[in-house]
Amino acid sequence: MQICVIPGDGIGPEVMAVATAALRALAPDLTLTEAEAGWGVFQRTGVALPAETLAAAREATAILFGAVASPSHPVPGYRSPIVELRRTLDLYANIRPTIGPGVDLVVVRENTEDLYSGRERLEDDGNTAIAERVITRTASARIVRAACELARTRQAAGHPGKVTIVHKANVLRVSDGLFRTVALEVAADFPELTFEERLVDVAAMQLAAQPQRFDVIVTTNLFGDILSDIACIHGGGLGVAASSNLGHGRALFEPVHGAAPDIAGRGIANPTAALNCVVMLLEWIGRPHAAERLRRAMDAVAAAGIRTPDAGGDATTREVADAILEQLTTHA
Ligand SMILES: NC(=O)C1=CN([C@@H]2O[C@H](COP(=O)(O)OP(=O)(O)OC[C@H]3O[C@@H](n4cnc5c(N)ncnc54)[C@H](O)[C@@H]3O)[C@@H](O)[C@H]2O)C=CC1
Ligand SMILES: O=C(O)CCCC(=O)C(=O)O
Repeated sequence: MQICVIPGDGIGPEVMAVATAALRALAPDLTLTEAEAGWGVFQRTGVALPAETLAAAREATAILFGAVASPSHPVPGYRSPIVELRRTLDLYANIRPTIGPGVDLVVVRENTEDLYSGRERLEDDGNTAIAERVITRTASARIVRAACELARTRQAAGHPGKVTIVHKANVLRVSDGLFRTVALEVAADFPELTFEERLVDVAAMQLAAQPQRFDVIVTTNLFGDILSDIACIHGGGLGVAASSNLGHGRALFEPVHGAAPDIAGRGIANPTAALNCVVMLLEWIGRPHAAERLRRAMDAVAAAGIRTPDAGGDATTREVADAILEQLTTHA
């Protein structure tokens, strides 16, 4: 089985080095191939997502993605490679779980459209910027269905079976109006679940203040991007949060965090989010025992106080990685 590893920029390669070492230790039979994407390769070659990378991603059963450092200003020819990968491979369901004290929730984020469709332009001699927000019935229905199926699976494991549909249909009456209508239609197919609606602003407030109210949240792309960063506060922060991007028998696993230019190159990035991606990947390829071994190793190392600064410790990425790898070799 082939796994495509895309380290990317900034701390991406730092945390992916730890993730691949753990994956090699836990599943030595897997074939890991490495591919480039991001700002670094764009600066060298003028292409942010090279054709070879896309081909390697297509060939692989699963993809591990680090992070890329996309600029915050328009650069001709540059498009975010992660947004491109999600769309091109039709990885339509972005699953972002948070587990913390009293909190166990999942943000299910639509991953292929909304304001991430790349339809932006300048008009009026550059004085008016327009971004098109695309919401389709098909994409809305499949993401809500994915959220409901997840809520049902979680319900069987003792969770409340509650889906919160988050939108802003009171203002975005046409686009989020369609998302809401379709969501309520799909909800009717899941009588065993309970549903509630929240406008995104109040959802953000409640997610910050009362995260234990939520089980599964389903929403559009940009809202999901923002809400999942809020949610991850309750699970140890960006250094910990991992996500899966699922679609059509293929999956891409990535930390929720970005390239973290403020700490890149200092050797203090928290590899936990990347390692949680490995846990998710192992579970997804049907190796729960290996996933559990990694989870236990990470818990033991954190409990021993070997943590990076963002998690309240003073260890380096390398020290955390070495301690986890040692746990893996001593506890089969
Ligand atoms: N999926 C991706 O590839 C993503 C890429 N980005 C890109 O990353 C760049 C930086 O974006 P930011 O807004 O700064 O978000 P960021 O997630 O890279 O960093 C936000 C803050 O969290 C900290 N942080 C993040 N991950 C950490 C880790 N593993 N260990 C310790 N501290 C960590 C950073 O040091 C920073 O203070 C931008 O170019 C952005 O476009 C941002 C989010 C996702
Ligand atoms: O920086 C980039 O290229 C994309 C960052 C987008 C993002 O945060 C997400 O969609 O999860």
